[in-house]
Parts: sequence; structure tokens; C-alpha cells
Amino acid sequence: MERRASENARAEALRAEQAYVSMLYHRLDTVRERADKALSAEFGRGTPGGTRQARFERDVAAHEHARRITQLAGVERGLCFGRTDDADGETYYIGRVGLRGADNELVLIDWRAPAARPFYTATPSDPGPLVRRRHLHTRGRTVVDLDDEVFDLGRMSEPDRRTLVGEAALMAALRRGRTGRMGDVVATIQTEQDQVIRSGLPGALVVQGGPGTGKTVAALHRAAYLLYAHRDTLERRGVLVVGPNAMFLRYIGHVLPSLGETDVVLTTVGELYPGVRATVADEPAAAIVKGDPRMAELVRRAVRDRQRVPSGDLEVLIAVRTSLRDGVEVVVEQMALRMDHATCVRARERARAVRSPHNVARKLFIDSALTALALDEARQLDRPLDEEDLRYARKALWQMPSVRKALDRLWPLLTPERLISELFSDPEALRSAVSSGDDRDGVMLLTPEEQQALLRPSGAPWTTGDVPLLDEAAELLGEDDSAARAAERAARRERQADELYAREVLEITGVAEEEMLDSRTLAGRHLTDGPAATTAERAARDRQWVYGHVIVDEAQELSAMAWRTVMRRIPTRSLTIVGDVAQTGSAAGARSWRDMLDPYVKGRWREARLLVNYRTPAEIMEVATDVLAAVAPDQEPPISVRDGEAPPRALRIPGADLAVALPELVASELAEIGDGRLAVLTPDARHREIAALLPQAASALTADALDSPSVVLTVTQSKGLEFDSVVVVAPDEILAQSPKGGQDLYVAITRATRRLMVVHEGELPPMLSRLNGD
Ligand SMILES: Nc1ncnc2c1ncn2[C@@H]1O[C@H](COP(=O)(O)OP(=O)(O)OP(=O)(O)O)[C@@H](O)[C@H]1O
Repeated sequence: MERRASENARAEALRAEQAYVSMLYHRLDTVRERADKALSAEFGRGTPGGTRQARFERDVAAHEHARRITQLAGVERGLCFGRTDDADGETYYIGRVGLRGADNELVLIDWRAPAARPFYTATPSDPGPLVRRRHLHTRGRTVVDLDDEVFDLGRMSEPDRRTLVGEAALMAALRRGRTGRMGDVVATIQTEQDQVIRSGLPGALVVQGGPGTGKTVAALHRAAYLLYAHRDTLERRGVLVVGPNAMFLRYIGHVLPSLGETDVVLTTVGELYPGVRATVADEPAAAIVKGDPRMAELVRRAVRDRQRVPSGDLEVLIAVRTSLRDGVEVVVEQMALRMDHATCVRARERARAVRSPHNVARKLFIDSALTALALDEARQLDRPLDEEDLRYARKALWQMPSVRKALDRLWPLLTPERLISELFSDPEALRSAVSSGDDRDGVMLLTPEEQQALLRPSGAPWTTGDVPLLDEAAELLGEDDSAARAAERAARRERQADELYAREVLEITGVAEEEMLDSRTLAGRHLTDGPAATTAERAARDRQWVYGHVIVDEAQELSAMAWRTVMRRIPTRSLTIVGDVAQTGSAAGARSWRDMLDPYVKGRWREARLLVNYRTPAEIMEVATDVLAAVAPDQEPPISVRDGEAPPRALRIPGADLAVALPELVASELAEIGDGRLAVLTPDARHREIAALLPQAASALTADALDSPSVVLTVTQSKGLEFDSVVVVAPDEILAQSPKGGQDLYVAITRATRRLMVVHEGELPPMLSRLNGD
């Protein structure tokens, strides 16, 4: 009897919530339609010959509508996921965006708004104003389940009391199979994560936490929150999220759009220098040297080495008389112009003294040299020179190929790419930059072994460790961007002409523009190549862009040189730094946050710690804890909140049997996890061999590798990712592959959300003995 009453009450509650949620979707559709129409109208408005101001206003308005359309498209799934009831009888519905009803009343509260905060912060011991928190589970636009937490039963109304339903929303969320893409957790943000998400914008915040504690997911929600709370500042300057590799960025790529935010730049350190896309990692020895702060000095010296003076006087032959023979211009008389050594040295010192970047200071050097050569020419020809003559003579000399060549050799116009590639492919250039010179402090910057680690053939592909060096070089060289700016102006003129032409065609044919192109297409066109590109697009193209906030994930992997590159993009030091020093795998990465951050924000950074592991089941975490205790006993492992479905196991497979036994094991694990995802994690050196044994599994670092049910990855590639089932191959070799092998093994084990198998050929490493039941 009582059960039936409760079922009825539950059905009633579901019906009521469904009615409300249907109303919300109806509002969403209305708002979308309105934004669509407004965008079409913007494009149809005004004549092509309107003033620049009118066109600019139209672009800005259209951009705003386009942004709103993109935002609204992202929030369809799970539009509303929560509700709070407080002691005063106020009820709020919480969702991905804020919505107003027909009478302008708030019908849905944006999860980032202050009024939504109790939804995340209420706990049984400190419920704040709430008497109940309700989670709404939806599929499509249908409410399929409800889930209540009651804080004060005494203050709840009788009907509400009867409709209390559900199991803990968090556990339900955690039990879902993995899809290869990180989802948002907006419905189940935990209190300690909420504090990270809503921490103030200024200053540097370090979020330190063990594996699976939600650092990444909290950082992404923080990006969305900051954009909401500081829209004015951040929309203009943009938010940058730096992740470890392209696969990881793809893994997290859906989270921000599902929170209604698309204007964030997601990138890797290897892509921070526009025009270069470095995906190849360096060998550990090279990674260590390239990440070392001494490289800043090395690049500085390499630039100075390109500011030369000849060992004696500079002598340049110029043509004095030419004649045409058979249509070819031939030099019939030459003259040697001289600039004495001391004047060369003075010209260089004067150009250096202004402390401008190399390519900018070059103008000064060239000017001084041309003056000296022009004076010598006048002297030899016994011709007096006034200011006007001198200007003319300098110009004429600069037109002469022999003069240009001679001066270019002394102070060449350099690109960062040319400087760095010549430095690393020419042992002599490297040795010169490394060794002490007259203006140096007598210190050899790098040992012969370190130099050896840097040398490579010319034309070798860029590595991720090169990018900070290119950025460093770009700072010191300065950019001669006059050509790029001229090209941009030309492109803009061409675009405007195209647009004018298109409108004229439309007018002549009498077809309204919006009939030919729907507003989304227009919005797409507008965003990709229209005059008002998004902040994110402009920022990603511009090396000197200064962001409003920067989030660095897996930050423990960044070298000291990579930090210099990141810090240049955020002079205000408004940063969120997310990572776990116990998981550092890169030979050039961090051992402590203090070492990495003190050079930039000494004593001014704050730290939040996340302590609960939402990913790895407790039984698997026990194994990981043993590993951590063996390799980094000072680090604290996080506490797991969930259980696995099967105890983790070790399986001894002799090498000769691997070809048969490993595919069998993978097949049986795949059968266990149904729709979920499986990863085989290998030592770096075994990746190719193991991938060949598993042809069905994805193995390249391609963007869609994560869509495959199974994937073979090195441990480094698996950083930040998670899988329902993880098969770790050859743990002894993972341990031995680098000085950070123990940390790598810890990372590998903690990628599992449900099941773990460890495949070993020889003896199991003692730190994994728990897997043998020891
Ligand atoms: N509040 C939450 N509600 C639901 N799921 C959560 C919550 N917090 C974290 N998770 C889930 O836990 C998993 C781990 O989160 P995340 O990848 O952000 O952890 P991490 O600390 O960055 O891990 P690692 O350091 O190992 O990369 C993800 O699947 C994430 O969705």
C-alpha cells in the first residue's frame, strides 16, 4: 500500500518536473529562433555602400547573435539538471544557461550565477538556506529520473516529502561507461571543486590533486565560470587552456561547448608559437637541456653571435661604371669602399646599446654602416657631402647587391626558425654560442654532452622542446611584420570587394540574401573569415597576444623554458595551474610547484588541494598507492569514492605467447565492459610491437583514436585520459624506461575507471606484489 503511494507520488513528481522542463525547452526554442532571425536581419540590413561605422556596427551585432546561436546550440543536452528549495519556499531551477520566461521572469538560473551556488555547496552538516537539493536526469527532452538530497525534512512540505526519490547523483554519474570524451560534471560538482571553480580571477591558483580528483574537469568549469563572472575582461582578451597533447585536447574538447562557452583557445605548448605545430617529443636528454633556463642565455648569445664585425676592415667592391654588351650589363670599373674595424665595432655597439630586438636594431647598424661607406666613397671621389647628398648616397649604396650582401652578412635579418635550426645543425655555431667570448662572463654554458644532445641534421622536424626556444628567439629578434601587415590589409580590401560584389549580384537578381543562406551558414562564414574574427581566433594567430586568463593542465610536465613561453602570454599572472607533481613524467618537468612558480610569482600564488579520486576504484587505487609509496613516499595518494567491478589482476604471459594471449585478453576485457573504452598501455619502446599484435585497436595519435573501443598508447600519451578497462604491459620496462618510470607506472594504473590487468613477462616488480595476493 505504502509502496504504491510512494510510486504514485514519484510519478506525480516526474510529471510536474517534465512540465517545467518542457516549458524550458520551449523557451530555448523561442530564444534560438529569435537569435536566428536577428542574425539574418543584421546581414540583410543596410546598403553595401553604408558608412564604415554602420558596417562595423552590423558586424559587431552579427557577431553577438552568432555567438548566442553557438552558445544555445551547445546547451541542448541536459539543459536543466537541478533544483533547489529553500526554507522560505523559494524554488530555483539550475541549468547550463540562464533563461527568462515570457514575462521576463527568471525561469532557469545559470549554474554560475550566485543564486545557483547553494546547489553546489550545501552539505548535510552545512546546508545553508536549502531544505532540499534535487537532481533531474533527462534523456533528450524527457525527464527520466529524479534524485533528492534532503537537508531539513522537518521544513519540507508534505507533498514534497512524499516525492523524495533517487540514489546519489554523483555515484550514478561515476558509474556511466566511458565514451572517449570527457563530459561536463555541472550537475554533480563537489564542494571542494566548487571552491576551485569560483576562486577569484586575479593571481595564480595552483590546483594540486592526485589522479582522478577532477582537476581537469574543475579547471574547465572554472574557465566557463570566469567567462561568465568576468565577461567584459575575458571576452576581449580571451582565455587560453594549455594541455599536454592534441589527443588530450580532443578528449576535453566537448566540455566547454556543453557549458555554452566556445570562445576559449585550447592548445598545447607545441602550438604556442604560431606557424609551427610541433608534435614530436624530444629524446629525454635533449628534453632536459632544451627545458633548462640556461637555454634563454644560449639563445641570447646565438643572436649576438649573428651581429658580427669583420676581423679587419670591411671592404666592399661597388660598380662605378657599367656598360651594355650584347644586352647584358657588365661592370667595367669597380671601386673598393672601406669601413675600418673600429668603426664597425662602434656601429655594432651603438646598435646594441638601444636594447631593441635584433631585427629592429639592424636598421641602426645598417644606417651607420651606409653612412661610413658613403663618406668613404665621397672621400675617394673627393666630393663634398651635405646632409641631402648623404641621404641620397646611402640610399644608392643600399640598392647595390654587393653592399646589401656584405651588410646582411654582418647583421642579417633573422627569423626565429632560421636562428634555431642553424644553431642546432651547425656544431660550430653551437660551440660559439656556448663558449665564453669577450663580452661574456667566461662560463661555458653547456657541457659537451649537452651540446651533443642538441645537435641534429638540418631540416629535422620541430619538437615540442623547440617551441619555447623559438618563442624566446622571437622575443630577442623582434618581428619585422610590415610585410604581414600589408598582406592583411590587402586581404581585407579583397574581402570587402567580394562582399560588395556578392551584394550587388543579389540585388540585381532580386534574391534576398537570407533566402540564399540561412543564418547559421552566415554565422559560420562570419566567424571563419569575416572581418570580426572571434577573440579566440585572433588570439591563436598572434604570438604577442596577451590573454585575460591562462589555464595550464598537466602543468607538472612543463619545463622551465615552457613556463617562460606561457608567462609571456599572461603578464597579469592571472593563472590556474592544474597538476600533480607525483605524476611528473617529463624529464624536464616539475618536482615542486615552488621551484617552477617562484621565478614569476614568488610567494604570491595560492594552492587548492583536491583529495578525492572520482575515477579509480578503491581496489585499483590500493595498487597505485603501493607504487607511489615506493617511488615518491612523500606524496599523498587521493582517496577513492568508488568500488571496481572486479579485483585488479596480474597475468604472466611469456614473450613467445604474447601474440596469441594478448589479443585474447583484450577481447575478453572488451566483452566485460560492453560499450566502454579499453586502453593497452605500453613502455615507449614496445608501443609499435604491441600495436602490431592488436590490429583492431587504434594506435596512432590521431584525433579519432579515442572513438575506437580499444587503443594502444604509451603511458605518456595516456596522461589525463581514462578508460573503463586498462591493460598495462611490461610494468618492469615502464619502471626502467626513464628516471620517472615509477611515476609513469602510477599514471598507467590510475587511468582505469573499472578494471585493471597487468601483463608481465618476467617477475612482477615487488611494488605490484599485491596483485599476486601477497
Ligand atoms: N564532481 C564530479 N561529478 C562527476 N564526475 C566527476 C566529478 N569530478 C570528477 N569527475 C570525473 O572523474 C574523472 C576524473 O576527472 P579528471 O580527469 O578531471 O581528473 P584529474 O584530476 O584531471 O585526473 P588526472 O590527474 O589523472 O589526469 C572524470 O571522468 C570526471 O568526469
